[in-house]
Parts: sequence; structure tokens; C-alpha cells
Amino acid sequence: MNAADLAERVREGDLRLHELESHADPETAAAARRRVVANEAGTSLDSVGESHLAAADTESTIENLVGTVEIPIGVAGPVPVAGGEREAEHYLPLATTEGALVASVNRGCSVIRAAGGADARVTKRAMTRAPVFRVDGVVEAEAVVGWVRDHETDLASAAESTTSHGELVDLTPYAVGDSVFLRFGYDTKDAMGMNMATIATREACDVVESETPAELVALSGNLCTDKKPAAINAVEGRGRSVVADVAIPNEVVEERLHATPEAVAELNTRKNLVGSAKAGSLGFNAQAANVVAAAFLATGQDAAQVVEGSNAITTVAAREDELYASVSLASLEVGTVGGGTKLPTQAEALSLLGVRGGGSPPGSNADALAEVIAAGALAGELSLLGALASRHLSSAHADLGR
Ligand SMILES: CC(C)(COP(=O)([O-])OP(=O)([O-])OC[C@H]1O[C@@H](n2cnc3c(N)ncnc32)[C@H](O)[C@@H]1OP(=O)([O-])[O-])[C@@H](O)C(=O)NCCC(=O)NCCSC(=O)C[C@@](C)(O)CC(=O)[O-]
Ligand SMILES: NC(=O)C1=CN([C@@H]2O[C@H](COP(=O)(O)OP(=O)(O)OC[C@H]3O[C@@H](n4cnc5c(N)ncnc54)[C@H](OP(=O)(O)O)[C@@H]3O)[C@@H](O)[C@H]2O)C=CC1
Repeated sequence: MNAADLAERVREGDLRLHELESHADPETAAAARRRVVANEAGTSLDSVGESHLAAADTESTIENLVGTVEIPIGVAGPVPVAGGEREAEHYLPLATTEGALVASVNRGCSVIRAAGGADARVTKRAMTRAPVFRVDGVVEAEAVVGWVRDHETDLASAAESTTSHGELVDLTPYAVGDSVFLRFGYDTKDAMGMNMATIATREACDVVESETPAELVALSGNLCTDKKPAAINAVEGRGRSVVADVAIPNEVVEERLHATPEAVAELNTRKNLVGSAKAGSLGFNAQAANVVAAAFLATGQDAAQVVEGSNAITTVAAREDELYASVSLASLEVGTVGGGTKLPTQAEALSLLGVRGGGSPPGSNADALAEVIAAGALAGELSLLGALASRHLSSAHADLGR
């Protein structure tokens, strides 16, 4: 059946919009859906439908497909990074519609290059899922928590039976009145790991329910915390915790950022530390989310997790001959397998960074991705701090962003 006929059957109530793939190939189904939706809205979805991405290749990333949205992608760099896993110098792909962003990160990368490169380290790996259980009260909560502490190995065996890659590395119980939360943390290797951690935790919950009086209320009890601003992620970390730093000779700061090291350091204290504290912000940084979001879109990460990616602290210190700068991203959730990483353009962006697919050893590609994003975030911080210190922010955006 062709797209027009399928669209007609949907309009007649004979087929539901999300059932089209059962009656036609994925491309025809998407075309029919476009017709129905565009017709109802009295608009055109021709641009949305003009895609290089084959509908069949979107499987397991989308439902009710109508096409694609295009986001420009630029590159900043190359940015030399001496990471825990590897030393590399790559262009960082950034997908954004904010004029001046790539120029800014590019300038920051040029500063990092002139300084001889950034160091970066992943300091923690733990993708978390925290189910919530119902108990009678505090006495039962104590008993359940005690049982969980005594049976961590059993729970790890149950959880790890669902995956050949994931490892349970942390299990922290929290009791609140008649609720018990168990925050499971997994090393998910090269996967961002949210599906993996959720499936594994479901298995462990079955054991808790069969061996204790606790009753599962929800597999996610929001203490995980996924896709919501939360202090627990900023403090304990989630996904990968990663730090990047650089020491920049004073003359490079003055030449490329048009500000003195002292001015940049003072600005960082007043803006990123004092200002953020006064605002009650979880992000003690200037624009880490800009780089995280643009890198996430380019490389097929889950965009909603930019929320956690913005949990970053930027520190800057004017030393005798150099400016020390660092960015610590507490909860950067990235993968090089799974999710949107397999889509062709996103996979190419991962290839540009040399981190496409599973790493050897497993986890090393996702570590390297986290480290280069952290170095990119550092570049963004340096350039924006420079622009603010030299009063160039508004003119830069007037020139490049409108
Ligand atoms: C715009 C610049 C970089 C000019 O900076 P400049 O030093 O005047 O420019 P330049 O022409 O001398 O070039 C210096 C370097 O910048 C890069 N560069 C320069 N132009 C380009 C370009 N067209 N395309 C790519 N790269 C570019 C490039 O690396 C170049 O080095 P070169 O390669 O020539 O040796 C600077 O003024 C700047 O970084 N401004 C800050 C802009 C910024 O950071 N915007 C980010 C978004 S702001 C936001 O969303 C968050 C905010 C601000 O609300 C958060 C908060 O509250 O703080
Ligand atoms: N379920 C949920 O609650 C949520 C899901 N998501 C979505 O979850 C998806 C991401 O989940 P995620 O678990 O990362 O991905 P996938 O569900 O795509 O699973 C990836 C699988 O790849 C396998 N794998 C192969 N090689 C490797 C390797 N080198 N390292 C790690 N795993 C490897 C693993 O299989 P095996 O385990 O068998 O070893 C792993 O489970 C995204 O689409 C995201 O949007 C986001 C938020 C919440």
C-alpha cells in the first residue's frame, strides 16, 4: 500500500498512527504519517521528510517517525588531551544553533594547544538506578537495609546476570519514613547504561522482594537521579565523573583571551563561585552545558541528560607565571555504544574522536569521550571568561550570533 492510501486509512480511523510500520516498509510508513500530521495542521513537513537517514536505521531510537530535524554541526580544535586511557588530539564535533559557541570553544582549544594540552581523568564510573520500596516503618526499614548490606554479593549476582558488561560497583540504601531507596551504581563500560542499569536493577529488586518484607513501588524512585537537577549527582556523581585541567602561560592568556590572568581568576571567583552560590545553582561554571549539549547532540547521547552534565565546577588560579584552570564534571553520562550512537551521522562524529563503538578494554572509549568533552568544556570556560573579562561577550554575539 502506498503512503497516500495508508494516510487515508488513518484518517478513516481504520489504522492508528503508530501502527503504520505493520502495514508498510518504514520509509512508506513515515511518509504516510507525515501526510496525516501535516494535513491536519495545514502545513508542510517536506523539509522534515527530506532526510539521508533511512527510516529503517532509526529502529529502537524513535516511535511515530515522521523524518528528521537537522542541526548544524561544527568543529572546534583540535584539542590535545592527555587522558587516563589515551593521549589524543582530535577535532571536537559540536551540534548547535547558537552562533559564537563554536568560535568560543575553538578559541579555548587554541589556548589549550598553546599551553601544551590539557590533562583529563575519569575519576568515577557509576550509572545509577534507585528503586523505591514500601515498608511498614522505621523498624522494618532498618531490617531491610540490614539485609541488603549483608547480601550485596547476592544482589550483584542477580543484577549482573542480565548483562555481560555491567558490574555493580555501589549499592547505597536510604530510608525515609516508610520508604526505602536502594541506589544501585554500575560500571556500564562503553554504554551510557540507563537501559542496562534499569534491567539489571529490576532483577535485583525481585530478590529484595522475595527475601524481605519490602514491596517495590517503582523501579525508579528519583534518587537515581535521572534527567532532573539534583544535588546527589553533583556530590556523588552519576555516569562518569571527569576532571580536565590546564596550566596556561601568562602571555598566552593575555594574547588570546585579551585579559590578565588575575582578571580571569577574579572573574571566575565572583561569577562562577560567588554568583552561583548566591543563586543556589548546582552549576559552578559559566557554560559547561553549552559544550555538553552540543557534543551530546553531535555524538548521539541522550540530550535530556545535559541536566546532569551541567553539574560542573570551574576553578581558576593565577599562579606566578601561569593561569591554572580546571573543570570538574560530576555527572557526565556518555556512551559510545547503544542509544543514538549507532545512527550514521552520530557514529561518524564518534569516529572523528576515535571512540566509535566498544573500546578495548571495554569502557575505554566512553572514558576517552568523557575526557575530550571535559577538555572542550574547559575550552568553553576559558574563552567565555576571557570574553567577559575583556567585555567582548555582547559584541561577539552581535557579530556572530544574529
Ligand atoms: C568570538 C570570540 C571567539 C572572538 O575572539 P577574538 O579573540 O576577538 O577573536 P580572534 O578573531 O582574535 O580569534 C581568536 C580565536 O578564536 C577562534 N575564532 C574566532 N572566530 C572564529 C570563527 N568565526 N570560527 C571559528 N573560530 C573562531 C579561533 O580559534 C581564533 O584563533 P585563530 O584560529 O584565528 O588563531 C570571543 O569573543 C568569544 O569567545 N566570545 C565569547 C562567546 C561565548 O563564549 N559564547 C558562548 C555562549 S554564551 C552563553 O550561551 C552562556 C552565558 C553567557 O549566558 C552563560 C553565562 O551566564 O555566563
Ligand atoms: N530504561 C530507562 O529507564 C532509560 C533509558 N534511556 C535510554 O537508554 C539508552 C541507553 O541505554 P544503554 O544501556 O546505554 O544502551 P542499550 O540499551 O543500547 O544497551 C547497550 C548494550 O550494548 C552492549 N554492549 C556491547 N559492547 C559494549 C561495551 N563495550 N560496553 C558496554 N556495553 C556493551 C551491552 O550488552 P550487555 O548488557 O548484554 O553486556 C549493553 O547493555 C538510550 O537510548 C537512552 O535514551 C534513558 C534513560 C532512562
